[in-house]
Amino acid sequence: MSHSLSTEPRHLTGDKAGLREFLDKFDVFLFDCDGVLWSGDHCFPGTVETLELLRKNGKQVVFVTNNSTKSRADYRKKLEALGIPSNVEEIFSSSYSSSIYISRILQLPENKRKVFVIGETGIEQELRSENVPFIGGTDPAYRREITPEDYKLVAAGDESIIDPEVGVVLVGLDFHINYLKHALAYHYVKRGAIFLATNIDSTLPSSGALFPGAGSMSAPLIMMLGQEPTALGKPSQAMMDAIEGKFQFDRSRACMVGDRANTDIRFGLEGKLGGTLGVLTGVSSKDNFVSGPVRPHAYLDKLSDLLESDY
Ligand SMILES: O=C(O)[C@H](O)[C@H](O)COP(=O)(O)O
Ligand SMILES: [Mg+2]
Repeated sequence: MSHSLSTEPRHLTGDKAGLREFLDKFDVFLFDCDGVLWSGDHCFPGTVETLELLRKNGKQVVFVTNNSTKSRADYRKKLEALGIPSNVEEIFSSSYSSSIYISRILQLPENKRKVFVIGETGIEQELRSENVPFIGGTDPAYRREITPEDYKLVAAGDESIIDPEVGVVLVGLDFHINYLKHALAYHYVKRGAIFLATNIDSTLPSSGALFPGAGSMSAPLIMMLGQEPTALGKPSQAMMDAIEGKFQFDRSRACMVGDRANTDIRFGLEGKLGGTLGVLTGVSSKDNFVSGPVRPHAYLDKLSDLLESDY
């Protein structure tokens, strides 16, 4: 689906008048996290000052991350540790979006309410906060080699390894992915479980390089099953609707800031926000933003270039 804009995205770095004009257009800024505010645990220089500048000028700041390895509470702690005060209500993560979808949107039969999780503690914490039962995730029992006995038990659908109450498979970024988890997820979906993904980002930006992303965890299952999961992170509008529900903002006065064209910028464009702003410190390149199928209204070399506005 192409979202090419007829006008070329504006490069605002170094353009003081253009930066001030751009900032004047918006009351709300939705910030992607990985690749925009930080790379892994390295917070980009000027990030704290930039967010302070926006808040000082009365702008609402909302954090919207596809990284499902942390819960909203974890992100609040990470932001605070980096000198960025926030409250949980300003944070939307794909783990939260997925948990809300499962607990409030899906109408699961009473005996099929359990989730088989491929992912980390962020998903587990958000499922717990919605009282959604789950197995897998960070459970050490799944961090092991598959055994000859496992093959037989799985093939037979033995309840010692195939939990009959599993009605959903939820796949997020998992730093301990393995053959056993993929085999179990495959069999749960084949037995009728709903196939969900927190997000399908192919790569994770960290330390200035790219690593396997959440999408690389669900890719083997897509290959085996021949079907795509329903993904609850950006660009899905499930998160945008939740954010609008919380802040009741005027979408034409809101801007999405992101490093990835096919998630962040697409999320903003499809959400009909007034603006989208790309940054070149994460996944997408200048060429992606300027000539790709999904283009932002404007882009910066780095987020802290907004400080040049002297706003
Ligand atoms: O693989 C992933 O899950 C994503 O690359 C990553 O976590 C994206 O996070 P965001 O840039 O949306 O904060
Ligand atoms: Mg990002």
